[in-house]
Amino acid sequence: MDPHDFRFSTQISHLALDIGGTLIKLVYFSANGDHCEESRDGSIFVCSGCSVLQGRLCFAKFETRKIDDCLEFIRFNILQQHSSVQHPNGTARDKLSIKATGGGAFKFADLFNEKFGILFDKEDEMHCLVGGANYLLKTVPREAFTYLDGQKEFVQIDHNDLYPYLLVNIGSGVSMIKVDGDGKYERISGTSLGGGTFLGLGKLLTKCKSFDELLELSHHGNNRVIDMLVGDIYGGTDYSKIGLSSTAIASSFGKAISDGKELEDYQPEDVARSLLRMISNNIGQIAYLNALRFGLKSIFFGGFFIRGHEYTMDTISVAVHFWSRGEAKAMFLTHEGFLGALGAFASYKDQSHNKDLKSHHHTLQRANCSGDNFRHIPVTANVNDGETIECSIINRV
Ligand SMILES: Nc1ncnc2c1ncn2[C@@H]1O[C@H](COP(=O)(O)OP(=O)(O)O)[C@@H](O)[C@H]1O
Ligand SMILES: CC(C)(COP(=O)(O)O)[C@@H](O)C(=O)NCCC(=O)O
Repeated sequence: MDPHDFRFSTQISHLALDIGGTLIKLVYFSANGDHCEESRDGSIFVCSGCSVLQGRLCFAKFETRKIDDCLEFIRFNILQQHSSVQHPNGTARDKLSIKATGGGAFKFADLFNEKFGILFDKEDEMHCLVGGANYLLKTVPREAFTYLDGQKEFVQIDHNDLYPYLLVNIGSGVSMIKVDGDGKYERISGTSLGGGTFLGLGKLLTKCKSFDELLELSHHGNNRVIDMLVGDIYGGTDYSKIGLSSTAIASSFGKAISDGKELEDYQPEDVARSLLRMISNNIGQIAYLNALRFGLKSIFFGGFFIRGHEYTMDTISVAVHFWSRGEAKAMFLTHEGFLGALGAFASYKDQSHNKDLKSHHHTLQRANCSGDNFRHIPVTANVNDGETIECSIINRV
């Protein structure tokens, strides 16, 4: 097969990549093979001569440092599949264009061109994050939720009262974006203390090898062993005059100053817990301060740092609740890590004007496959890393 002549069938017709500092996220459209002239539920306006391609958005992720696994996944599961399946009506196949965003869209553009003869159609990262968040909030039911005191509650999004909101994307670093509408946004802040900091420091301090291992460790730890609490300073009592309870953290990792202990004397679980709390708390606080700056009541948190982890979400929620005195709400997204990739995907619509993306509803399938599992298995497109989203693509002719 000529690597410079990749083509695709109707099975997987669109692919978007978000190549970040730590992870590569993929979103691709897998058609069911059903074409219809009008939508099932009438929710899509279909013009004459249009056809609706039914299918699902599928998700996968890989570590950026293992980009070869991602390339193999694309070769086995997307490109090879495309080239081996005949278009049902025998017409010429279209050439695959890949939407790409994130820093890696620049850094790895040559690699993709050399390997596959594919030129990235590059999209701006902030634009994609906003596009992805707006797409999810406006079209996917049960996407946003709050998490406080162990209670997850889905949020009903009022389309007329969505904007403005603050989008906090916690990837390797953190971006904070004020969103005023479709394509209307401003990056108002950021911090370099993000998911990369948690993972990097965590690896150094606990010797654990992966994010999942670090997260699992943190689950079993007790941050009070290392964090200096208000009570440690105030002889066990609250500092009620300024609203600090004795159990509030006065200084993250502060006990290590005077404990006379070496790193080895601490349990890695406790270190991981303190670290997770420190990063989450700090982001929650900075997010709230930025929401305050612009009078924003809704704060949506995305990015793969969150990973649906209860303690992370709880800590962020408590920070937002504490600092806003209950005025602002932290909300999370089911497809948290795929905002950029989804936004890049949605930009097919922005540019071509002959394809439109609408989601009917999302399925509840969750297949737990990481890039590592895919490596030598030519899987079909119904294996996903996140929840699939059932959707249609309208082809206007
Ligand atoms: N499987 C994983 N491997 C590495 N980091 C992970 C993983 N899952 C979650 N993370 C966390 O998510 C962060 C990356 O989030 P992401 O939104 O993908 O950002 P980026 O676009 O910078 O790669 C990591 O820094 C880490 O804290
Ligand atoms: C540079 C980035 C936009 C890259 O995005 P990422 O790969 O971290 O998702 C992000 O890391 C960031 O916003 N860092 C914070 C930089 C700052 O505002 O201090």
